[in-house]
Amino acid sequence: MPYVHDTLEALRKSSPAQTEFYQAAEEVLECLRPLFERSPHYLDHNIIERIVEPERQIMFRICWTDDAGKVRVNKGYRVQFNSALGPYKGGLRFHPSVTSGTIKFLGFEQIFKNALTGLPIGGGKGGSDFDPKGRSDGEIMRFCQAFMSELYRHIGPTTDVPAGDIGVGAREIGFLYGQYKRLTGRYEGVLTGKSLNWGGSIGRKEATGYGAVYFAENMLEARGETLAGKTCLVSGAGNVAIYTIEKLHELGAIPVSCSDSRGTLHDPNGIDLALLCELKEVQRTTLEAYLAQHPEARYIPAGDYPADGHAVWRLQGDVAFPCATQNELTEADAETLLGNGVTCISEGANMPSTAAAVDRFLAAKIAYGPGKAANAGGVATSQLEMAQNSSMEQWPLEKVDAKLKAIMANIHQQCAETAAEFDDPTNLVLGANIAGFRKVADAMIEQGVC
Ligand SMILES: NC(=O)C1=CN([C@@H]2O[C@H](COP(=O)(O)OP(=O)(O)OC[C@H]3O[C@@H](n4cnc5c(N)ncnc54)[C@H](O)[C@@H]3O)[C@@H](O)[C@H]2O)C=CC1
Ligand SMILES: O=C(O)CCC(=O)C(=O)O
Repeated sequence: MPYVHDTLEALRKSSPAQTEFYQAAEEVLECLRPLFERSPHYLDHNIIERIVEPERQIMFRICWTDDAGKVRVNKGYRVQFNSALGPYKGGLRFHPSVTSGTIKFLGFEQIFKNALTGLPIGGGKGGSDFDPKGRSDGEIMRFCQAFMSELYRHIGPTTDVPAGDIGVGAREIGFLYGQYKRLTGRYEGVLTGKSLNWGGSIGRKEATGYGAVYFAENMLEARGETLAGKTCLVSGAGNVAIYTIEKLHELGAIPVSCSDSRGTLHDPNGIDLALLCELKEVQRTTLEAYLAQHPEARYIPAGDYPADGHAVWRLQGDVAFPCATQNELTEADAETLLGNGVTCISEGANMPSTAAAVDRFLAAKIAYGPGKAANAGGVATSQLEMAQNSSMEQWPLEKVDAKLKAIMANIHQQCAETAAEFDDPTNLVLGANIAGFRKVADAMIEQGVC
Protein backbone atom coordinates (compact mmCIF):
# COMPACT_ATOMS: atom_id res chain seq x y z
CA MET A 1 0.00 0.00 0.00
CA PRO A 2 1.81 3.15 -1.22
CA TYR A 3 0.34 5.51 1.41
CA VAL A 4 1.73 3.54 4.36
CA HIS A 5 5.08 3.07 2.67
CA ASP A 6 5.32 6.73 1.61
CA THR A 7 4.38 8.06 5.04
CA LEU A 8 6.95 5.84 6.75
CA GLU A 9 9.62 6.87 4.25
CA ALA A 10 8.80 10.55 4.82
CA LEU A 11 9.04 10.04 8.59
CA ARG A 12 12.35 8.25 8.26
CA LYS A 13 13.71 11.21 6.28
CA SER A 14 12.20 14.00 8.40
CA SER A 15 13.09 12.46 11.79
CA PRO A 16 16.20 10.33 11.18
CA ALA A 17 17.28 10.30 14.85
CA GLN A 18 13.82 9.60 16.27
CA THR A 19 14.13 5.83 16.14
CA GLU A 20 11.64 5.11 18.94
CA PHE A 21 9.02 7.33 17.31
CA TYR A 22 9.61 5.60 14.00
CA GLN A 23 9.28 2.18 15.68
CA ALA A 24 5.94 3.17 17.24
CA ALA A 25 4.63 4.72 14.01
CA GLU A 26 5.67 1.73 11.90
CA GLU A 27 3.82 -0.70 14.15
CA VAL A 28 0.61 1.34 14.04
CA LEU A 29 0.68 2.06 10.30
CA GLU A 30 1.49 -1.54 9.35
CA CYS A 31 -1.47 -2.71 11.44
CA LEU A 32 -3.75 -0.26 9.64
CA ARG A 33 -3.22 -1.73 6.15
CA PRO A 34 -6.25 -4.09 6.28
CA LEU A 35 -8.42 -1.26 7.64
CA PHE A 36 -7.47 1.03 4.74
CA GLU A 37 -8.30 -1.74 2.27
CA ARG A 38 -11.81 -2.04 3.71
CA SER A 39 -12.32 1.67 4.52
CA PRO A 40 -10.36 3.74 1.95
CA HIS A 41 -12.14 6.95 3.04
CA TYR A 42 -9.49 7.27 5.80
CA LEU A 43 -6.95 7.68 3.01
CA ASP A 44 -9.17 10.18 1.14
CA HIS A 45 -9.10 12.38 4.26
CA ASN A 46 -5.32 11.90 4.53
CA ILE A 47 -5.70 10.89 8.17
CA ILE A 48 -2.51 8.86 7.92
CA GLU A 49 -0.28 11.89 7.27
CA ARG A 50 -2.20 14.08 9.72
CA ILE A 51 -2.04 11.62 12.62
CA VAL A 52 1.74 11.16 12.63
CA GLU A 53 2.31 14.93 12.86
CA PRO A 54 1.91 16.46 16.35
CA GLU A 55 -0.52 19.38 16.53
CA ARG A 56 2.08 21.30 18.56
CA GLN A 57 5.56 20.64 20.04
CA ILE A 58 6.97 22.87 22.74
CA MET A 59 10.70 22.82 23.58
CA PHE A 60 12.13 25.00 26.29
CA ARG A 61 15.14 25.76 28.44
CA ILE A 62 15.01 25.02 32.17
CA CYS A 63 17.49 26.89 34.38
CA TRP A 64 17.74 25.99 38.05
CA THR A 65 20.29 26.17 40.87
CA ASP A 66 21.74 23.08 42.56
CA ASP A 67 22.61 22.78 46.26
CA ALA A 68 26.17 23.94 45.61
CA GLY A 69 24.85 27.16 44.06
CA LYS A 70 25.75 26.11 40.50
CA VAL A 71 23.33 27.10 37.75
CA ARG A 72 22.18 24.07 35.74
CA VAL A 73 20.43 23.91 32.38
CA ASN A 74 18.13 21.18 31.05
CA LYS A 75 15.85 20.72 28.06
CA GLY A 76 12.07 20.57 28.52
CA TYR A 77 9.42 19.20 26.15
CA ARG A 78 5.66 18.98 25.78
CA VAL A 79 4.22 17.34 22.69
CA GLN A 80 0.52 18.08 22.20
CA PHE A 81 -0.09 15.35 19.69
CA ASN A 82 -3.78 14.98 19.02
CA SER A 83 -6.85 16.66 20.54
CA ALA A 84 -9.60 15.05 18.44
CA LEU A 85 -11.09 13.22 21.44
CA GLY A 86 -10.43 15.72 24.23
CA PRO A 87 -7.77 17.77 26.02
CA TYR A 88 -4.21 16.50 25.59
CA LYS A 89 -3.48 13.97 28.35
CA GLY A 90 -0.28 12.16 29.19
CA GLY A 91 2.58 12.06 31.65
CA LEU A 92 5.88 13.86 32.16
CA ARG A 93 9.14 11.89 32.15
CA PHE A 94 12.30 13.10 33.90
CA HIS A 95 15.21 10.88 32.84
CA PRO A 96 18.65 11.64 31.33
CA SER A 97 17.81 9.52 28.27
CA VAL A 98 14.86 11.76 27.28
CA THR A 99 15.05 13.36 23.81
CA SER A 100 12.42 14.97 21.62
CA GLY A 101 12.06 11.57 19.88
CA THR A 102 11.32 9.80 23.18
CA ILE A 103 8.56 12.25 24.03
CA LYS A 104 7.19 12.05 20.48
CA PHE A 105 6.95 8.24 20.58
CA LEU A 106 5.26 8.35 23.99
CA GLY A 107 2.83 11.04 22.83
CA PHE A 108 1.99 9.06 19.70
CA GLU A 109 1.25 5.88 21.69
CA GLN A 110 -0.84 7.94 24.10
CA ILE A 111 -3.28 8.96 21.33
CA PHE A 112 -4.41 5.38 20.72
CA LYS A 113 -4.20 4.31 24.37
CA ASN A 114 -6.40 7.19 25.45
CA ALA A 115 -8.86 6.42 22.66
CA LEU A 116 -9.12 2.81 23.83
CA THR A 117 -10.20 3.93 27.32
CA GLY A 118 -13.42 5.28 25.77
CA LEU A 119 -12.94 8.50 27.77
CA PRO A 120 -12.76 12.04 26.30
CA ILE A 121 -8.98 12.56 26.33
CA GLY A 122 -6.54 13.39 23.55
CA GLY A 123 -2.87 12.38 23.43
CA GLY A 124 0.18 14.26 24.73
CA LYS A 125 3.41 13.71 26.63
CA GLY A 126 6.24 15.76 28.06
CA GLY A 127 9.40 15.66 30.09
CA SER A 128 13.01 16.59 30.47
CA ASP A 129 16.51 15.16 30.29
CA PHE A 130 16.89 16.09 34.00
CA ASP A 131 18.27 13.21 36.10
CA PRO A 132 16.56 13.12 39.51
CA LYS A 133 18.90 10.35 40.77
CA GLY A 134 20.90 11.54 43.79
CA ARG A 135 19.26 14.99 43.88
CA SER A 136 18.04 16.44 47.20
CA ASP A 137 14.38 17.33 47.78
CA GLY A 138 15.37 21.01 47.50
CA GLU A 139 16.96 20.45 44.09
CA ILE A 140 13.96 18.48 42.87
CA MET A 141 11.67 21.29 44.03
CA ARG A 142 13.69 24.01 42.31
CA PHE A 143 13.87 21.98 39.10
CA CYS A 144 10.10 21.33 39.12
CA GLN A 145 9.41 25.02 39.75
CA ALA A 146 11.66 26.03 36.86
CA PHE A 147 10.01 23.43 34.58
CA MET A 148 6.52 24.70 35.42
CA SER A 149 7.59 28.34 35.00
CA GLU A 150 7.49 27.72 31.25
CA LEU A 151 4.96 24.87 31.01
CA TYR A 152 2.14 26.68 32.87
CA ARG A 153 1.32 28.90 29.89
CA HIS A 154 0.65 25.88 27.65
CA ILE A 155 -1.58 23.76 29.93
CA GLY A 156 -4.97 23.98 31.63
CA PRO A 157 -7.78 21.71 32.90
CA THR A 158 -9.58 21.78 29.54
CA THR A 159 -6.55 22.12 27.24
CA ASP A 160 -3.70 19.88 28.43
CA VAL A 161 -3.45 17.92 31.69
CA PRO A 162 -0.02 16.36 32.44
CA ALA A 163 0.64 13.61 35.01
CA GLY A 164 3.58 11.45 36.12
CA ASP A 165 5.74 8.94 34.27
CA ILE A 166 9.34 7.76 34.85
CA GLY A 167 10.99 9.99 37.47
CA VAL A 168 7.79 11.92 38.18
CA GLY A 169 5.72 10.73 41.14
CA ALA A 170 3.66 12.30 43.92
CA ARG A 171 6.55 14.46 45.19
CA GLU A 172 7.23 16.02 41.77
CA ILE A 173 3.51 16.49 40.98
CA GLY A 174 3.22 18.39 44.29
CA PHE A 175 6.06 20.77 43.45
CA LEU A 176 4.77 21.27 39.89
CA TYR A 177 1.25 21.98 41.14
CA GLY A 178 2.46 24.47 43.76
CA GLN A 179 4.29 26.46 41.12
CA TYR A 180 1.31 26.39 38.72
CA LYS A 181 -0.91 27.73 41.51
CA ARG A 182 1.62 30.43 42.40
CA LEU A 183 1.89 31.60 38.78
CA THR A 184 -1.79 31.50 37.83
CA GLY A 185 -3.59 31.96 41.14
CA ARG A 186 -5.88 29.11 40.12
CA TYR A 187 -6.69 25.96 42.09
CA GLU A 188 -7.86 23.59 39.38
CA GLY A 189 -7.41 20.09 37.96
CA VAL A 190 -4.42 20.90 35.74
CA LEU A 191 -2.36 17.87 36.79
CA THR A 192 -3.34 14.35 37.80
CA GLY A 193 -1.63 11.99 40.21
CA LYS A 194 -2.06 14.63 42.92
CA SER A 195 -1.93 13.86 46.64
CA LEU A 196 -5.20 12.66 48.17
CA ASN A 197 -5.01 15.67 50.53
CA TRP A 198 -5.59 18.18 47.78
CA GLY A 199 -7.51 16.85 44.81
CA GLY A 200 -5.97 13.50 43.93
CA SER A 201 -8.04 10.42 43.19
CA ILE A 202 -8.00 7.41 45.44
CA GLY A 203 -6.63 4.53 43.37
CA ARG A 204 -4.62 6.61 40.83
CA LYS A 205 -1.19 5.61 42.10
CA GLU A 206 -2.14 1.93 41.98
CA ALA A 207 -4.06 2.13 38.70
CA THR A 208 -1.43 1.37 36.03
CA GLY A 209 -0.09 -1.71 37.82
CA TYR A 210 -3.52 -2.97 38.87
CA GLY A 211 -4.82 -2.33 35.35
CA ALA A 212 -2.00 -4.36 33.77
CA VAL A 213 -2.87 -7.27 36.07
CA TYR A 214 -6.60 -6.96 35.28
CA PHE A 215 -5.71 -7.00 31.58
CA ALA A 216 -3.67 -10.20 32.09
CA GLU A 217 -6.66 -11.71 33.89
CA ASN A 218 -8.92 -10.77 30.97
CA MET A 219 -6.54 -12.37 28.46
CA LEU A 220 -6.17 -15.53 30.56
CA GLU A 221 -9.90 -15.79 31.19
CA ALA A 222 -10.49 -15.79 27.43
CA ARG A 223 -8.27 -18.90 27.35
CA GLY A 224 -9.96 -20.57 30.35
CA GLU A 225 -7.13 -19.79 32.79
CA THR A 226 -6.50 -17.59 35.84
CA LEU A 227 -3.49 -15.97 37.48
CA ALA A 228 -3.81 -17.90 40.75
CA GLY A 229 -0.70 -19.97 41.48
CA LYS A 230 1.20 -18.66 38.45
CA THR A 231 4.83 -17.55 38.76
CA CYS A 232 5.14 -14.00 37.42
CA LEU A 233 8.21 -12.16 36.15
CA VAL A 234 8.06 -8.41 36.72
CA SER A 235 10.67 -5.85 35.59
CA GLY A 236 11.05 -2.34 37.03
CA ALA A 237 10.83 -1.27 40.66
CA GLY A 238 8.89 1.96 40.34
CA ASN A 239 5.24 2.93 40.47
CA VAL A 240 3.97 0.49 37.85
CA ALA A 241 6.07 -2.49 39.00
CA ILE A 242 5.21 -2.03 42.70
CA TYR A 243 1.44 -2.02 42.18
CA THR A 244 1.64 -4.85 39.65
CA ILE A 245 3.39 -6.91 42.34
CA GLU A 246 0.82 -5.87 44.97
CA LYS A 247 -2.16 -6.95 42.85
CA LEU A 248 -0.46 -10.21 41.83
CA HIS A 249 0.04 -11.12 45.50
CA GLU A 250 -3.61 -10.26 46.17
CA LEU A 251 -4.80 -12.59 43.41
CA GLY A 252 -2.70 -15.54 44.62
CA ALA A 253 0.00 -15.32 41.93
CA ILE A 254 3.71 -15.35 42.84
CA PRO A 255 5.66 -12.32 41.58
CA VAL A 256 9.30 -13.44 41.84
CA SER A 257 11.31 -10.58 40.33
CA CYS A 258 11.82 -6.85 39.93
CA SER A 259 14.63 -4.72 38.52
CA ASP A 260 16.07 -1.23 38.27
CA SER A 261 18.75 0.26 36.06
CA ARG A 262 21.46 -1.26 38.29
CA GLY A 263 20.29 -4.86 38.57
CA THR A 264 17.65 -7.57 38.87
CA LEU A 265 16.28 -9.19 42.02
CA HIS A 266 14.98 -12.79 42.04
CA ASP A 267 13.12 -14.07 45.07
CA PRO A 268 11.55 -17.46 44.28
CA ASN A 269 9.36 -17.21 47.41
CA GLY A 270 7.71 -14.08 46.07
CA ILE A 271 8.89 -10.46 46.36
CA ASP A 272 8.52 -9.00 49.87
CA LEU A 273 6.54 -5.93 48.85
CA ALA A 274 6.80 -4.02 52.14
CA LEU A 275 10.58 -4.28 51.97
CA LEU A 276 10.67 -3.33 48.27
CA CYS A 277 8.60 -0.19 49.00
CA GLU A 278 10.87 0.71 51.90
CA LEU A 279 13.98 0.35 49.71
CA LYS A 280 12.65 2.15 46.63
CA GLU A 281 10.15 4.70 47.97
CA VAL A 282 11.70 5.65 51.33
CA GLN A 283 15.42 4.86 51.24
CA ARG A 284 15.63 5.24 47.41
CA THR A 285 18.47 2.71 47.38
CA THR A 286 19.60 -0.31 45.34
CA LEU A 287 17.75 -3.63 45.15
CA GLU A 288 20.86 -5.41 46.44
CA ALA A 289 19.96 -4.17 49.95
CA TYR A 290 17.00 -6.65 49.84
CA LEU A 291 19.43 -9.54 50.40
CA ALA A 292 20.21 -8.44 53.97
CA GLN A 293 16.71 -9.54 55.01
CA HIS A 294 16.21 -12.26 52.37
CA PRO A 295 19.48 -14.14 51.89
CA GLU A 296 17.62 -16.79 49.85
CA ALA A 297 17.04 -14.20 47.11
CA ARG A 298 19.54 -13.54 44.30
CA TYR A 299 20.77 -10.21 42.92
CA ILE A 300 22.10 -10.00 39.37
CA PRO A 301 24.01 -6.75 38.69
CA ALA A 302 23.37 -5.17 35.26
CA GLY A 303 27.02 -5.84 34.34
CA ASP A 304 26.27 -9.59 34.42
CA TYR A 305 23.29 -9.49 32.05
CA PRO A 306 23.43 -11.51 28.81
CA ALA A 307 24.81 -9.46 25.91
CA ASP A 308 21.61 -9.91 23.89
CA GLY A 309 19.03 -9.09 26.53
CA HIS A 310 17.93 -8.72 30.13
CA ALA A 311 18.44 -11.08 33.09
CA VAL A 312 14.83 -10.78 34.25
CA TRP A 313 13.51 -12.52 31.13
CA ARG A 314 15.94 -15.42 31.56
CA LEU A 315 14.21 -16.46 34.82
CA GLN A 316 11.62 -19.23 34.96
CA GLY A 317 7.98 -18.05 35.01
CA ASP A 318 4.49 -18.44 33.53
CA VAL A 319 3.47 -14.82 32.97
CA ALA A 320 5.59 -11.71 32.30
CA PHE A 321 4.95 -8.05 33.16
CA PRO A 322 7.54 -5.68 31.62
CA CYS A 323 7.12 -2.54 33.77
CA ALA A 324 10.40 -0.57 33.40
CA THR A 325 11.02 1.15 30.07
CA GLN A 326 10.96 0.95 26.26
CA ASN A 327 12.78 -1.82 24.38
CA GLU A 328 13.77 -3.61 27.59
CA LEU A 329 12.73 -7.00 26.14
CA THR A 330 14.67 -8.16 23.08
CA GLU A 331 14.04 -10.84 20.47
CA ALA A 332 16.46 -13.18 22.32
CA ASP A 333 14.54 -12.50 25.56
CA ALA A 334 11.29 -13.31 23.76
CA GLU A 335 12.72 -16.59 22.50
CA THR A 336 13.84 -17.50 26.02
CA LEU A 337 10.47 -16.62 27.54
CA LEU A 338 8.65 -18.72 24.93
CA GLY A 339 11.14 -21.59 25.35
CA ASN A 340 10.53 -21.48 29.11
CA GLY A 341 6.78 -21.83 28.58
CA VAL A 342 5.55 -18.27 29.26
CA THR A 343 2.00 -18.04 27.90
CA CYS A 344 0.96 -14.51 28.80
CA ILE A 345 2.63 -11.09 28.62
CA SER A 346 0.96 -7.91 29.86
CA GLU A 347 2.96 -4.72 29.26
CA GLY A 348 2.89 -2.21 32.12
CA ALA A 349 5.57 -0.09 30.43
CA ASN A 350 5.26 1.78 27.12
CA MET A 351 6.66 -0.20 24.15
CA PRO A 352 8.88 -2.41 26.37
CA SER A 353 9.27 -5.13 23.71
CA THR A 354 11.33 -4.55 20.57
CA ALA A 355 9.52 -4.95 17.24
CA ALA A 356 11.24 -8.31 16.67
CA ALA A 357 10.18 -9.53 20.13
CA VAL A 358 6.56 -8.56 19.41
CA ASP A 359 6.70 -10.52 16.15
CA ARG A 360 7.83 -13.61 18.11
CA PHE A 361 4.96 -13.30 20.59
CA LEU A 362 2.41 -12.85 17.81
CA ALA A 363 3.76 -15.79 15.81
CA ALA A 364 3.56 -17.99 18.92
CA LYS A 365 -0.09 -16.86 19.42
CA ILE A 366 0.37 -16.48 23.18
CA ALA A 367 -1.75 -14.02 25.15
CA TYR A 368 0.17 -10.81 24.43
CA GLY A 369 -1.22 -7.48 25.67
CA PRO A 370 0.60 -4.49 24.15
CA GLY A 371 1.32 -1.49 26.41
CA LYS A 372 -1.16 0.84 24.77
CA ALA A 373 -3.94 -1.52 25.87
CA ALA A 374 -2.54 -3.21 28.99
CA ASN A 375 -1.23 -0.09 30.77
CA ALA A 376 -4.16 2.20 29.94
CA GLY A 377 -5.52 1.90 33.49
CA GLY A 378 -3.26 4.72 34.69
CA VAL A 379 -4.42 7.35 32.25
CA ALA A 380 -8.02 6.14 32.54
CA THR A 381 -7.92 6.73 36.30
CA SER A 382 -6.32 10.11 35.66
CA GLN A 383 -9.42 10.98 33.67
CA LEU A 384 -11.52 9.81 36.65
CA GLU A 385 -9.45 12.25 38.74
CA MET A 386 -10.30 15.03 36.26
CA ALA A 387 -13.99 14.13 36.53
CA GLN A 388 -13.81 14.28 40.35
CA ASN A 389 -11.97 17.62 40.24
CA SER A 390 -14.49 19.23 37.91
CA SER A 391 -17.45 18.07 40.02
CA MET A 392 -15.59 18.81 43.29
CA GLU A 393 -16.18 15.26 44.52
CA GLN A 394 -14.01 12.51 45.93
CA TRP A 395 -15.06 9.00 45.06
CA PRO A 396 -14.41 5.96 47.30
CA LEU A 397 -11.88 3.30 46.32
CA GLU A 398 -14.62 0.76 45.51
CA LYS A 399 -16.10 3.10 42.89
CA VAL A 400 -12.75 3.93 41.27
CA ASP A 401 -11.57 0.31 41.25
CA ALA A 402 -14.87 -0.95 39.82
CA LYS A 403 -14.60 1.62 37.02
CA LEU A 404 -10.95 0.67 36.38
CA LYS A 405 -11.86 -3.03 36.15
CA ALA A 406 -14.72 -2.28 33.76
CA ILE A 407 -12.52 -0.03 31.59
CA MET A 408 -9.79 -2.70 31.33
CA ALA A 409 -12.35 -5.40 30.47
CA ASN A 410 -13.82 -3.12 27.83
CA ILE A 411 -10.40 -2.42 26.31
CA HIS A 412 -9.69 -6.15 26.16
CA GLN A 413 -13.04 -6.79 24.52
CA GLN A 414 -12.53 -4.04 21.91
CA CYS A 415 -9.05 -5.37 21.06
CA ALA A 416 -10.22 -8.99 20.83
CA GLU A 417 -13.35 -8.19 18.80
CA THR A 418 -11.46 -5.94 16.38
CA ALA A 419 -8.73 -8.57 15.95
CA ALA A 420 -11.43 -11.15 15.11
CA GLU A 421 -13.14 -8.71 12.71
CA PHE A 422 -9.84 -8.51 10.81
CA ASP A 423 -9.39 -12.31 10.76
CA ASP A 424 -6.50 -12.52 13.23
CA PRO A 425 -8.29 -13.25 16.52
CA THR A 426 -5.27 -13.69 18.82
CA ASN A 427 -3.53 -10.53 17.57
CA LEU A 428 -4.33 -7.88 20.19
CA VAL A 429 -1.71 -5.55 18.69
CA LEU A 430 -3.75 -5.38 15.49
CA GLY A 431 -6.95 -5.07 17.52
CA ALA A 432 -5.61 -2.26 19.74
CA ASN A 433 -4.18 -0.23 16.87
CA ILE A 434 -7.23 -0.48 14.62
CA ALA A 435 -9.77 0.07 17.43
CA GLY A 436 -7.86 3.08 18.80
CA PHE A 437 -7.19 4.58 15.37
CA ARG A 438 -10.83 4.31 14.21
CA LYS A 439 -12.09 6.39 17.14
CA VAL A 440 -9.55 9.15 16.62
CA ALA A 441 -9.81 9.14 12.83
CA ASP A 442 -13.62 9.25 12.87
CA ALA A 443 -13.49 12.25 15.23
CA MET A 444 -10.93 13.98 13.00
CA ILE A 445 -13.12 13.51 9.93
CA GLU A 446 -16.21 14.79 11.77
CA GLN A 447 -14.28 17.88 12.95
CA GLY A 448 -13.11 18.77 9.43
CA VAL A 449 -9.68 19.81 8.25
CA CYS A 450 -8.15 21.61 11.23
N1 LIG B 1 3.18 5.89 35.99
C1 LIG B 1 2.16 5.61 35.21
O1 LIG B 1 1.00 5.82 35.57
C2 LIG B 1 2.38 4.99 33.88
C3 LIG B 1 3.62 4.55 33.48
N2 LIG B 1 3.76 3.87 32.30
C4 LIG B 1 5.04 3.37 31.87
O2 LIG B 1 5.53 2.43 32.82
C5 LIG B 1 6.96 2.41 32.82
C6 LIG B 1 7.48 2.63 34.23
O3 LIG B 1 7.02 3.90 34.71
P1 LIG B 1 6.88 4.25 36.25
O4 LIG B 1 6.79 3.02 37.05
O5 LIG B 1 5.82 5.27 36.36
O6 LIG B 1 8.26 4.99 36.51
P2 LIG B 1 9.15 5.00 37.83
O7 LIG B 1 10.09 6.12 37.67
O8 LIG B 1 8.29 4.95 39.04
O9 LIG B 1 9.91 3.62 37.72
C7 LIG B 1 10.65 3.27 36.58
C8 LIG B 1 11.41 2.02 36.87
O10 LIG B 1 12.05 1.58 35.68
C9 LIG B 1 13.45 1.54 35.88
N3 LIG B 1 14.09 2.08 34.69
C10 LIG B 1 13.87 3.27 34.10
N4 LIG B 1 14.67 3.43 33.04
C11 LIG B 1 15.40 2.31 32.99
C12 LIG B 1 16.41 1.87 32.11
N5 LIG B 1 16.81 2.63 31.08
N6 LIG B 1 16.93 0.63 32.33
C13 LIG B 1 16.48 -0.14 33.35
N7 LIG B 1 15.54 0.24 34.21
C14 LIG B 1 15.01 1.44 34.02
C15 LIG B 1 13.75 2.45 37.06
O11 LIG B 1 14.91 2.05 37.73
C16 LIG B 1 12.49 2.24 37.90
O12 LIG B 1 12.62 1.10 38.68
C17 LIG B 1 7.38 3.47 31.79
O13 LIG B 1 7.51 2.84 30.54
C18 LIG B 1 6.17 4.39 31.76
O14 LIG B 1 6.10 5.11 30.55
C19 LIG B 1 2.68 3.59 31.51
C20 LIG B 1 1.44 4.01 31.85
C21 LIG B 1 1.21 4.83 33.02
O1 LIG C 1 -2.09 9.59 33.75
C1 LIG C 1 -1.76 10.16 32.74
O2 LIG C 1 -2.24 11.20 32.33
C2 LIG C 1 -0.66 9.63 31.85
C3 LIG C 1 -0.13 8.29 32.16
C4 LIG C 1 0.96 8.01 31.16
O3 LIG C 1 1.89 8.78 31.05
C5 LIG C 1 0.85 6.88 30.27
O4 LIG C 1 -0.23 6.33 30.11
O5 LIG C 1 1.88 6.51 29.67
